[in-house]
Amino acid sequence: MNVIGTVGLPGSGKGEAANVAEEAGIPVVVMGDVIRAECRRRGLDPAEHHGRIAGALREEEGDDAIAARTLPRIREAAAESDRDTVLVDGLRSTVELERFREAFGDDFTLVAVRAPFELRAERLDDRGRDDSDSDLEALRERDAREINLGLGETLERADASIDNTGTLAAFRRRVRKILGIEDETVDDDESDPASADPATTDAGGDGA
Ligand SMILES: Nc1ncnc2c1ncn2[C@@H]1O[C@H](COP(=O)(O)OP(=O)(O)OP(=O)(O)O)[C@@H](O)[C@H]1O
Repeated sequence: MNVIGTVGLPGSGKGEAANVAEEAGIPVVVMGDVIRAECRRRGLDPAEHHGRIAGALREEEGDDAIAARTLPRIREAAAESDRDTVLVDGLRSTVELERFREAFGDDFTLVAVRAPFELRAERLDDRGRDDSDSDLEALRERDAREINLGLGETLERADASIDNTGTLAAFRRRVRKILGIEDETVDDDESDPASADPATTDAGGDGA
């Protein structure tokens, strides 16, 4: 089994990477679902209490609590699927990275998704999933909180990196390459120079 984890700041494109996997029939395990499930178990609204419960879980069960609770979900998803790959959306710290490395060894690959602040702000504004998506100050705070948790260091330790600074089609192509999905379709932006780069060789961008 190949387990591919993604790490990236808010709005970098992790959700889009997960969409690409899902469309190709690759199971996706979202780490945040563990927290949402725990909120519901405690009778709390995940939309309001997500951050607090994530913190509580780490305090009560250790810094690797969310990764530990994600492990059985990954194994279940793999068992139910006829695919050899599972995508795990949303690592946040090196402790989580180490937990996955310990569990899956060389079968675990961490992929960093990077885009600069302004581009993420613009895309989140367009996404407009909630009010904070359009709030620059809120994004700055979210970035700082994530980096504080260890996201910056986790990004640096990724095995591969995708700079999501081009078109969505180019990004999706890079994701497909990393996931080992055969590309039968020809996207409509062949002129995008970013699409010519091999997906795994563009590490080191300053998008974080
Ligand atoms: N290359 C791109 N071109 C245009 N839009 C993009 C591109 N990549 C992502 N987007 C859009 O930007 C928005 C943010 O991307 P996405 O939801 O995948 O980010 P995320 O990393 O999952 O963010 P969060 O952690 O906040 O959920 C989405 O609306 C997505 O469709």
